[in-house]
Amino acid sequence: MIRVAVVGARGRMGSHVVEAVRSASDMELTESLDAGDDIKQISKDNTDVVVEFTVPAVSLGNVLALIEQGVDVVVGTTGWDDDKLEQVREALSHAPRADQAVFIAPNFAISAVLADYFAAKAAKYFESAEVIELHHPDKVDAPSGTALHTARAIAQARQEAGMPAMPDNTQSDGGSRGQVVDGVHVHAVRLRGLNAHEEVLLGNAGEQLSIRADSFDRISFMPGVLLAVRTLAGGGHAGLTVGLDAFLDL
Ligand SMILES: NC(=O)c1ccc[n+]([C@@H]2O[C@H](COP(=O)([O-])OP(=O)(O)OC[C@H]3O[C@@H](n4cnc5c(N)ncnc54)[C@H](O)[C@@H]3O)[C@@H](O)[C@H]2O)c1
Ligand SMILES: O=C(O)C1=N[C@H](C(=O)O)CCC1
Repeated sequence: MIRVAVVGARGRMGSHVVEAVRSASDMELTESLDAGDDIKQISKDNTDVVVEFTVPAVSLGNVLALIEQGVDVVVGTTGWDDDKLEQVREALSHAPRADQAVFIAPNFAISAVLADYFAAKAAKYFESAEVIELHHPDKVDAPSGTALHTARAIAQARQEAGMPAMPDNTQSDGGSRGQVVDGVHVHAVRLRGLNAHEEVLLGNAGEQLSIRADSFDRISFMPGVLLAVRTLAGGGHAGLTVGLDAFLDL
């Protein structure tokens, strides 16, 4: 039985994870913590894997504290940059267990993971590429972690292919061209009625490829979360792993 704790348990995602763990025949829910709770209630004596869905401002601190507690961590909270990831790697290098694992994914839905993969594969064949992410208006961060991850993957593919900068003759931009992430324009839509959606537009003269992923319900993220919990519990993934594609045979 995999002993699972949830941090951010009262949140939109955390509450779904609590239900998913309770419904999993191979898992036992140990701790359900939220803001104000002492994260050190979680330890290797009562928990094997922690699932963390909180807010970008606190996730690094939670992960570092959990590493000290000797447990593996599956992280869904977004807002990660290279410096924060390096702090996690450094903490893992002197963690209580040599086989301790942290897994971070900007998106646990298979539709989004595949859209990301397809966009990276397509990128070198198109002169232009832009990313549009569309989410519920309760989301605190923009652009989404998924869109940042997709834009970076597109940029890396273009760089590896030796491609020039994308054509753009914009002379005056009041902000409508979105955020530029490694040379890729990213646009964020917030709209009541939406959940989580992403569209990648890739263009050449006379043609366009559109790659779209839609998460209509947060249930779409749960198979990926449970896959990550089971994968870490099975061992063999010591250190930091980023992206659910690492656990899929893409
Ligand atoms: N990776 C994915 O597939 C995926 C999917 C959906 C959301 N997300 C990300 O997950 C995060 C949470 O999203 P949400 O919609 O559940 O947000 P939410 O605001 O509904 O939930 C966040 C929860 O964290 C709690 N919290 C805040 N500070 C805390 C702390 N110090 N310790 C413990 N709990 C604390 C809040 O009280 C709240 O219950 C966001 O970063 C979002 O982008 C990722
Ligand atoms: O609802 C959210 O918030 C989501 N956050 C993630 C992101 O920022 O990419 C994943 C999609 C949903």
